[in-house]
Amino acid sequence: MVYSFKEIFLTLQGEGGQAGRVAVFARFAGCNLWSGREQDRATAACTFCDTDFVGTDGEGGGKFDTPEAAVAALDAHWGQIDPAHKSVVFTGGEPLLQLDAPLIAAVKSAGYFIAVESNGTLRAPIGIDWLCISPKGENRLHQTSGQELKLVWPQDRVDPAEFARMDFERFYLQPKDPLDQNPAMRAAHTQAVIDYCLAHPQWRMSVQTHKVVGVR
Ligand SMILES: C[S@@+](CC[C@H](N)C(=O)[O-])C[C@H]1O[C@@H](n2cnc3c(N)ncnc32)[C@H](O)[C@@H]1O
Ligand SMILES: Nc1nc2[nH]cc(C(=O)O)c2c(=O)[nH]1
Ligand code: SF4
Ligand SMILES: [Mg+2]
Repeated sequence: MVYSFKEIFLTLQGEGGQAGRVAVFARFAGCNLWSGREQDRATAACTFCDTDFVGTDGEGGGKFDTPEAAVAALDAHWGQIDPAHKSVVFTGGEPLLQLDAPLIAAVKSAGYFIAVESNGTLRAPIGIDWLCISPKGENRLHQTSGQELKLVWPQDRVDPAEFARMDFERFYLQPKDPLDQNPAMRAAHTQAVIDYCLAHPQWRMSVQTHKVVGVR
């Protein structure tokens, strides 16, 4: 397997139950719900993506022929910080198109806590320490267990109650960041999440804190 990464960078996890934690972010290229081209967005299976995951030309991106080569790239970004806290977030694009058992084994033996951000349409391999599933519209979930379910909200034709009995430790609603950055729309989405969480205490609010404070 050749692993294709759009970008690799060190930052603080901005979202969900691990927010605030330092991690190497490894963003795989490609997704099964959108080509990543703006001209395809309106007809895609996922229409509100805030991320460029096309190609391998981002900072730290590239193609890695072996799990060991990919781990070396992660280690280069972790650098000299305390190896006892090594942590990686595999995201994308859709990481479960490429994240396989050999890569998980190599990353684990290098000492990493492994987190994954996935749309849930593909089954996850075993060995992930923190699996975040973020359902997209009416696309059927094939992965219905993990550490957190993080639903971007509001979404057309999606009711959080559909997910509330699945096998996750935490349930989050995250305000949908409007693509046009419209402040009134952003405020409305944020208020919708607040209102839902106030009335449904199983659900917690996830704010994209990296966007608030201006880190990647
Ligand atoms: C870019 S996705 C990549 C991982 C995977 N494909 C997925 O969708 O979960 C990373 C996270 O950003 C969230 N996200 C994407 N676009 C967003 C937006 N406009 N507002 C808020 N969250 C968004 C996704 O739901 C997911 O939790
Ligand atoms: N800081 C930071 N936290 C994140 N959590 C999930 C992200 C993603 O794009 O998957 C993300 C991201 O892009 N940056
Ligand atoms: S599934 Fe994830 S990466 Fe793919 S288009 Fe949607 S938000 Fe973006
Ligand atoms: Mg992001």
